[in-house]
Amino acid sequence: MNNLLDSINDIKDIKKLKINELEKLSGEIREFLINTVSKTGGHLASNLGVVELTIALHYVFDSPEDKLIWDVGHQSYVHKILTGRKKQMDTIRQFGGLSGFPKRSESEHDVFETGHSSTSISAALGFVNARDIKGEDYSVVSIIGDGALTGGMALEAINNAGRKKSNMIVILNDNEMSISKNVGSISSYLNRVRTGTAYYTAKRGIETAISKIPIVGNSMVRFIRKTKESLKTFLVNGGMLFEEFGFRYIGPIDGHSIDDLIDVLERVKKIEAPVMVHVHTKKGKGYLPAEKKPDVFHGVGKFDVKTGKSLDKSSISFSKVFGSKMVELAEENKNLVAITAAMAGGTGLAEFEKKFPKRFVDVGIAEQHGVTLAAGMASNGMVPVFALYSSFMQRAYDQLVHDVALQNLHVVLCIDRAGIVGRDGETHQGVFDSAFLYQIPNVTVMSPVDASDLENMLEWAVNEGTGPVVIRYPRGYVDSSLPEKREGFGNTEILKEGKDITLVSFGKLVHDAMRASEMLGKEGIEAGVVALKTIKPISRELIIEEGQKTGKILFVDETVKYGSVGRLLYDFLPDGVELRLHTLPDDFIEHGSVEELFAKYKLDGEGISEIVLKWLRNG
Ligand SMILES: Cc1ncc(C[n+]2csc(CCOP(=O)(O)OP(=O)(O)O)c2C)c(N)n1
Ligand SMILES: CC(=O)[C@@H](O)[C@H](O)COP(=O)(O)O
Ligand SMILES: [Mg+2]
Repeated sequence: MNNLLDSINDIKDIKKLKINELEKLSGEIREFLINTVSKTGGHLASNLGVVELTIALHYVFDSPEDKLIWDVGHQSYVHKILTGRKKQMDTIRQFGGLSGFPKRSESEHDVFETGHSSTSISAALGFVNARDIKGEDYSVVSIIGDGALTGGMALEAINNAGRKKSNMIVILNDNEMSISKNVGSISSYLNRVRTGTAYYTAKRGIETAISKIPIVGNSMVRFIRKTKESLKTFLVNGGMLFEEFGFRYIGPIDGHSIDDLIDVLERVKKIEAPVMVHVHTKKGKGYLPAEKKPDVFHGVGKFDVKTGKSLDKSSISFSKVFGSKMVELAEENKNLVAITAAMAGGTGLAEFEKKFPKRFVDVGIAEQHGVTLAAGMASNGMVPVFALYSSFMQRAYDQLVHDVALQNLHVVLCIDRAGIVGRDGETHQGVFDSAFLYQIPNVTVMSPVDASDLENMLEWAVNEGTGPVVIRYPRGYVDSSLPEKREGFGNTEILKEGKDITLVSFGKLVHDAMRASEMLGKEGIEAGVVALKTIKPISRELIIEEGQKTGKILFVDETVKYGSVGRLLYDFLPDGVELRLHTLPDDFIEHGSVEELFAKYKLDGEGISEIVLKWLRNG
C-alpha cells in the first residue's frame, strides 16, 4: 500500500506495521499535520517533534488499558490521529470540532485532560497509586516536555514518586525549547547531560560500540540483550539528578529513531520502579519554517505551506500595546522590572527582553514563583511588572493573597488573555480572574477599554500606584471604535446616556454594549452605556445616577455566572432600580473563534440587544 496513513483508522492498526513502515508512516503523518494545521491553526511545531515518539508509544503500549498522559496536551495531535480521530482532524480547535488538547469526552484514549503545564507526573502517580492499591496491572506513562519540567508541580511530583517500588514511566521530551528557548538550571542540566554523554542511540549505538571490544564484544552484546536493565547500565553518566530522586534514568535517546524508541520502551515497561526516559527531539522536525522558527510555529494561525507565511490579518493587539509601553516606561523608570513565566512572545515582552536584559526575568513555567519573586523585588524597592495569562494566573492565587496583597506590596500584574480566548478552549478561557481578584483586599483591578486606557493605566500603575495593581485585558486586537480623546482612564465613564435601560460593562465588552445600544436605537430604545474602568474598587456614583434615569441596569460580563462583578452592584443600588446580570453560564466555555463564542453566549452586539428586547418587551 502506498499511503500507510489511509490504513490507520484504529489504534490496533499501527501494530500491524513493520518498523520500516512505521518510519514511512511518520513522514505521511508529518505531511498530514502540516496541511491540516495550515488550515485550522494550532500547535504545529510541538506535534511535528513527537511523531516518532507517539508512534513508538502506541506501538509498544496498549492504550487505553495502558495510560498515556500528555503534559500540556498541545502535542497530542499525533495521538489523536492514531486513536481513531484522523478524519476529524480538520475540525481541530474549530467550534464544535475536536479540541486542541486531550479530552475525555472525545476518546477513551484521552485518559486525563491537560492544557496547563506540569501536571502529568502528578496525574500519572495518581493513576499508579490507584492501580497498585487495586492490584491492577497496566502501564502508566507521562510525556512531559523540557519546558513543562520547569514547573514546580512537576518537581513536586518527581519528589513524591521517587523510590516507588512499581513501574511508572516518565518520558522527558527534550527539544531544548519551551515556547521560546527554554531557560533555567534544569534546562542547562539537560544540555550538559546531552552533550556530556556520548550520544548513544539506544540499541545500535551501544551494541555497535561494545561489539567492537576485542574478544568479549559479541558475548557482551548477547548479555546486554538478555539483561533487563542493560541499557541503563551502559548509558553512561547522564541523569544523575533523576537517579538521586529515586528514578532510573535512561537516555538521552534519539527521539526520531522509531527503532530505538521501541527498543527502550519495551524494556522500561518491565522495570519495577519509576523510570525517566530522556528523549531528544527537534521541535518543528520535518518542516523547515518550523525547524527554523519553532517559537513562531509553536502556536500558529492559518499559514501558507510553501512559504510558512501567516495568512492571518495583522493588527494591533493589547499585548503589543502593553509591550511597547513597557519599553517606554523602562527608559524613564530604572526600577521597573519585567517578569514572564515562559511567555515573553505571547505577552508582548520580547522587545523589552532585548532592550533591558538585566531588568527582564523569565522564570520558566513557574507562575507561583513569579508572583512571589515579584513580591520580594517590590519589598526591596523595585517595581516589578509580571505579565501572565489570566488562566495561568489561577496557579498563583495564594501567592497573590499571601505574599503580595497581605503585605500591600506594589506589584503590578498585567493579566493578558482575560475573557474568552477562543480556540484553546476550556483550559485557557480567562473567565475566572475578575471573580477571584475582586475579593482580595488591597488589590486594585483595572480593565482598559482600548489602547489609550491600557497605556494610561500602566503608566499610572508603575509610577503612581501603590499596593498591588492588576490590569486585565483580552486576547486579540484592540477595538478603536470609541472616540480617542476621552477623560479619566481609571474612572467609571458614561459613554452614552439612555432613557430606557443602562448597559454597564467593562473591558472589551463595552464595545459590544455600544453596538447593542446602536441596534436598540433602531428599535426606538434608548440604551445608555457605562464603562467601568476600575472594577475594584467600584465607584458607585455614576452607576447609581444613570441607573436612576432608566430604572433598569443590565450588567454585561464575560465572567462565569457566580463570579460576575455585577453582583457587587446589589450592595448599593437604590430602590426602584432593577438590576439583571448577563454573564457566561456556570460552566466551562468550549473552544471556537471568539466571535462564535460571543454569538453563542449572546455577548456580541446582537446578543446583548436581543436580551434587552426580551426584557423590555416580555418582562
Ligand atoms: C501553567 C502554564 N503556563 C504556561 C503555559 C503556556 N505554555 C504552553 S506550552 C508551553 C511550553 C511548553 O514547553 P515544553 O513542555 O517543552 O513542550 P514543547 O512545546 O517544547 O513540546 C508553555 C509555556 C501553560 N500551558 N501552562
Ligand atoms: C498550549 C499553550 O498553553 C499555549 O501555547 C497557548 O496556546 C498560547 O496561547 P496564545 O495563542 O493565546 O498565545
Ligand atoms: Mg520543549
